Amino acid sequence: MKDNTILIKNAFILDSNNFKGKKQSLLIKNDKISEISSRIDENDVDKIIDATGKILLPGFINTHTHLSMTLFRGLADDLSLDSWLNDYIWPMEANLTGDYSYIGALLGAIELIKSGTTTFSDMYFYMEDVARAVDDAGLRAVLSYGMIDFSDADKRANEIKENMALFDKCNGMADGRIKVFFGPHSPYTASEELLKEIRKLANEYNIGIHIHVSETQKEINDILNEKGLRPFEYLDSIGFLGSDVIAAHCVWLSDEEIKIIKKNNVKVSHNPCSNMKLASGIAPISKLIENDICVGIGTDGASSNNNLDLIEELKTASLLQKVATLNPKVLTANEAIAMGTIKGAEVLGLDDEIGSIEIGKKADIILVDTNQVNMVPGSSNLSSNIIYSANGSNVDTTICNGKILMENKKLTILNEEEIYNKARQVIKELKETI
Ligand SMILES: O=c1[nH]cnc2c1ncn2[C@@H]1O[C@H](CO)[C@@H](O)[C@H]1O
Ligand SMILES: [Zn+2]
Repeated sequence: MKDNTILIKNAFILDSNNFKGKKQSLLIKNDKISEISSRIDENDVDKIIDATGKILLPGFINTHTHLSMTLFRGLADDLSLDSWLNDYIWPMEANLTGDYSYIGALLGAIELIKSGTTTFSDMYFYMEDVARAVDDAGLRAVLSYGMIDFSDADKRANEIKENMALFDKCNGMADGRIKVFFGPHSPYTASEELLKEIRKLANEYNIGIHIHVSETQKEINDILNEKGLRPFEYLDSIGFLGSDVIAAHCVWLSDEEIKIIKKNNVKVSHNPCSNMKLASGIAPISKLIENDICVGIGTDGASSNNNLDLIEELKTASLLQKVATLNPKVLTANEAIAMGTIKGAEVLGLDDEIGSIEIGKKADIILVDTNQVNMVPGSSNLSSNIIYSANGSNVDTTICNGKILMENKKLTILNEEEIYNKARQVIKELKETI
């Protein structure tokens, strides 16, 4: 079969290897980046995109979200995590169905594509339906089933069965764009037995693990009361931690726990908007980076954020570290670009495939338009333009796995109107069930 080629002409290419942003052209052959140079032969290419005046970046990587929860946007605001989950979200989720989860994931997928995210790491329910949405939308994803057993042995067996079934069915699906992880929800909802069993299976089948850890002070106190240890001390003591663990949040960490994270090479997903909105606290991200711990960015679900705009999330992350440490030099725009791209890829164990603009890597690419008012006149520092001036709506082209998902702000695959209408209908039905 003939190769499918796309030439992106005259873009300012920005990634963690090249913050200066050289003006170059890039050739995509099928699903990969095949050439980067100042002149590429235009003959015989299937499509040419003129990227003059545009910044080309790797697609952003959202390391922690619950995509189907986009349905619950604006449903329960101004609450603590505890009340938000127990009084609003869990009762609503009790009536979720696969179709609802699918529609929510499609709605979230539209928002990801429009704001320049090409890969996301998800933990939720009805994950086969989420996988279907990922396949339809053309995105890349790491999917985990959120296992909660509350120490019930029957429930535990079922939850493990569910996540393993997801692995068997969906790992490698959508032309390899889907990878399946385990998703024990947290140390306060998953029992010690479940966590130990997951560690065993993760080793046996080489499956990564995605978990919420150390999000609120309440969690720290509850685990201290129950186990006599802080969450990371406890997880370390049962042999759960490893370089294959994505720990979402990591807000409340002692110095000892930072050493534990480092020792085990645990990957951290930082979710500043959710942590601020639920008043959970400020994660010590600049300290983690100083200690050479791998930190990616995440939005958490759209119900605790309330959007999925990673550019906005990266700006928030940067500003929050500056104000928390009273040091404007921490989490610079360059570090934020890395956090949103290559570090995110490392968090997901996908850094051989994505996260930078290099020949041989997957063609997960976005273009950001600089000819919009909030980008004019713009800095010579491209990272500054992206992190401090831009937001997701400046993204005008999104490509994943060599396939154009949005061009000149127009979606090419998903039908916006239809999905918006379905989402409105679904949330109406769900509200009627409680
Ligand atoms: O910030 C959070 N902390 C803890 N749980 C959360 C958060 N956001 C969403 N969920 C919940 O995690 C489960 C996913 O499997 C869902 O119940 C979702 O509502
Ligand atoms: Zn979460």
